[in-house]
Amino acid sequence: MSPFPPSSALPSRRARIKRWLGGGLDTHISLPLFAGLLLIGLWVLTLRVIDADRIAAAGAVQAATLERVETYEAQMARSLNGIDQSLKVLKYAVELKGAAGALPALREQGLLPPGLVFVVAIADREGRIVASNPAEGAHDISGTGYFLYHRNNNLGLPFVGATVGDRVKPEPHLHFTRRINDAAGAFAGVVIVEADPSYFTSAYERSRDGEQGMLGLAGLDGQMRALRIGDSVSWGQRIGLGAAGGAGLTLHKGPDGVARYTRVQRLHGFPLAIVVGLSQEEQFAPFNERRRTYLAAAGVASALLMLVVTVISGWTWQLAKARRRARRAKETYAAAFEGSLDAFFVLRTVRGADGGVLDFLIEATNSRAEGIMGLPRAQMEGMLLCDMLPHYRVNGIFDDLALVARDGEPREGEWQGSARQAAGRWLHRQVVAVEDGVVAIVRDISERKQVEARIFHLAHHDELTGLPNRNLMHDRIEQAILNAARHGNAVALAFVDLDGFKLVNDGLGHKAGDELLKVVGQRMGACLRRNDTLARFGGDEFVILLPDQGHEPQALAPLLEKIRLAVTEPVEVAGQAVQVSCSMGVVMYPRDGEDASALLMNADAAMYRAKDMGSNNFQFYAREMNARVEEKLVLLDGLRQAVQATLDGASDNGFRLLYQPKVDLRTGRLFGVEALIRWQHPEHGMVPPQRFIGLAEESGLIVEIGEWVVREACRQARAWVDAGLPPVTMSVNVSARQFEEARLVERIATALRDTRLAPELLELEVTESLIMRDMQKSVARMRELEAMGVSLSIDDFGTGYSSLSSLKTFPISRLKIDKSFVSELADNPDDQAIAMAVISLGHKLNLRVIAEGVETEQQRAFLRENECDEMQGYLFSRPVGADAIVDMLEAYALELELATA
Ligand SMILES: Nc1nc2c(ncn2[C@@H]2O[C@@H]3COP(=O)(O)O[C@H]4[C@@H](O)[C@H](n5cnc6c(=O)[nH]c(N)nc65)O[C@@H]4COP(=O)(O)O[C@H]3[C@H]2O)c(=O)[nH]1
Repeated sequence: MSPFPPSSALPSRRARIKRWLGGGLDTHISLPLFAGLLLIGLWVLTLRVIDADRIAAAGAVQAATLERVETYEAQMARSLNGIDQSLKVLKYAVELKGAAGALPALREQGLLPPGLVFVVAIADREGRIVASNPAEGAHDISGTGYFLYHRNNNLGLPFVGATVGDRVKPEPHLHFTRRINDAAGAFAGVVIVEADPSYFTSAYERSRDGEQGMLGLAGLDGQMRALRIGDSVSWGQRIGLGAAGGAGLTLHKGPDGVARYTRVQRLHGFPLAIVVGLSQEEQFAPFNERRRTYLAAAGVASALLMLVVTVISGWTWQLAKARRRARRAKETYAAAFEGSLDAFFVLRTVRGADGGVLDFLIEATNSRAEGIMGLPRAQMEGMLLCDMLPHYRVNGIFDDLALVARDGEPREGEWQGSARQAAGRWLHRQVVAVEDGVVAIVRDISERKQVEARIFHLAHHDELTGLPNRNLMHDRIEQAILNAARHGNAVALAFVDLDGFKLVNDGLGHKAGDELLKVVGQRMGACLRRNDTLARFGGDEFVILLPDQGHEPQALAPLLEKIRLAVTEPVEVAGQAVQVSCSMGVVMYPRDGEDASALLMNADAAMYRAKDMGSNNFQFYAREMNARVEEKLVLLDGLRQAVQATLDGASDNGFRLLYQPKVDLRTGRLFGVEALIRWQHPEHGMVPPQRFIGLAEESGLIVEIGEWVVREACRQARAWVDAGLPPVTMSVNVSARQFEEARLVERIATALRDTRLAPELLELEVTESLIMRDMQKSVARMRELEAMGVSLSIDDFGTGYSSLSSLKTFPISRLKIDKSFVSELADNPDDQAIAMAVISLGHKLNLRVIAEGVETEQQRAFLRENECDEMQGYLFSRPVGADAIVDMLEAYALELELATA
């Protein structure tokens, strides 16, 4: 069976409510409910049975009491009638024979009651006992209640006295008496039958009255004559005959505190009543016993029922829980199945007679599968896979599925779809085995593939030009080396660096620089074959890989020349035609290196050689070229030492300043000098700045060197002022790194303050390209310097790309025509045009214009004719030491004096 439910298995709201209601019918809920009802029924029944039993028990008590009363009454009636009979017989005998003869006569006739039980006595009218049986001593009873009663009443009724114990007879006894009348009917005495009270309670039967039963004889005066409770007999208690009277059965607490069902019955013919009481506890004992049994039975039944129900409910609850978990899991799977971004195909294996997999039946799919396949789900479900996608039999996917169905091991793979919607898209499949089939989870990974391809491209290509980058080039070189080694060929590698790129980049901005790089890249690429590689290594560095070459380097010359010329073609960027060239260093494998790193390093060295040779050419690598790198390191080390030595004031090593005069072209007046640095090297003598300024700039040492130059120049200018010489402007060159250094303004202010030089006598020379690197920042800095009173001039004007509009915003006072335009001024009309344009431009902007590198009279004449303001050059003076300037200024001062004299 499919582990995934069809989409219809997703629960709707109604279904959920129905399920919730249906949950009430679950055994673990309904069974306890039913059991609860059963328990209620059981207990109602039990209580009803108990109640009925209790009523029956009460009835039985009533019947038992009645029966006891009747029995007792009959017994008492018999006993009392017997006593009364004896009284009557005695009375007649006394009345016939007199008190003395009565007893003997009766004894004779056997009419005397037994002496053991009764005492029979006769009292005369004075209350003296005159005869008795058994014989008792004569004693007076005239004060007794019964004697007084009979003396005063002649009703013909017997009298029953209270039970007493007296002086004559301390044992309890009671008297039954009758009046004796004489012949005239007057009172003549009393006949007495005296009885033991226990005689009247001897009817007590333990088997019927119980241990706590009560049997008693009470006078109508409410006083007990005899009362037996259990084994004890007592008398004298008072009993409310009114309350207990009548024939009704009442529940009373006896004198011993025991509750009894009590019945009182008056005796006919005697002023007596009998009292019968049966203990409630004893009478209800059997009922209570049965009730306990009922309750115990119901309790046990309830407990058993609850136990059974608990066990069954617990068990069914566990089952329901498991079912619920399974259902939730199924719903979760269904939701995941349907909502998944992956396409699911639940496939049932279709097997042949031999058990081999013939095909797969599509059992279930989800909406994503519809999207990928471009078929409605209803159509797909029930189809055979290979009917739907016959090419799966040949592209290996069917085999893959069959393997999973056979081995049960999951498999995954990627492939490019070729059918329907999926055509051309990259898909990933994960196939897992399920009972009787497999599930294929298919994901569209086209976007991931694109991203991967993009990342791969980015990782291996230069973003700007789209050319391979250093990484890819490295691989290609290694590949080319392997091929060449196998086939005995050579590989050529050219390191290309653009000449003048920096000028364009700094002067026209990075965008222009980027544009230039792209165009140059395309041009170089156009010169190459398909299997050659052109890569950009960053900045203006390119590398060309030429595999499958012969071993003769010179054979490459035509191609290299072609590349060189292609690069030199002018390029239109930022609305301006610019021209760059390139310097190339070329190496050959295996001649110049064994691996990519060695080849690249040597090609770099050869490229530097080409630069040294004046740029715009190519050089084949020669072993000596590496010496240049070492030379550079040595130079850098020496430069560091020179900086230290200069600051320490050492005389054999360090920097010196020479000063080249600047003169007014019209008057010939020496108005300023330019400070030019020299390195007094302990071994190489005087080293010109061209040799070390670049390296100082590269290494950052220029900041310290520049600071020293400014301080030294200011110090010198102030010394001349202090010497009383005519004031001259001191010009100092400021390089790019120095200009951009955050503390430049502060350093210059400190130098001026420390040397006490007037700021107006200091001029800083900056190049056009330096300003253009970050024009806004440069202008802001120039304004700070201007605010301090320091003036600024633009050096090498004409070699950069500053526009007229930007030039207007620079706070400068002077333009310097570069000496490259001056050198051929006499013969080159282009240079003449440039010089004239610069002069006119400068004047339009109210700037002074100075020409540098003036060596000949013709140049001076041309400049003067074209109204150039100032000049500097060997024609007037080479850069010289401070003393020579002093001489010049003194001579000039003398000349001036003579002229004015
Ligand atoms: N052929 C010829 N050359 C002439 C003539 N008149 C002057 N020169 C040379 O032209 C260069 C003028 O200086 P620059 O253009 O600022 O070019 C300077 C300047 O860019 C740089 N430099 C010199 N001193 C310093 C310095 O203190 N700091 C910085 N940052 N750069 C400096 O080094 C460059 C070269 O300086 P130097 O070798 O002293 O070369 C100096 C000077 O000796 C002439 O009539 N004919």
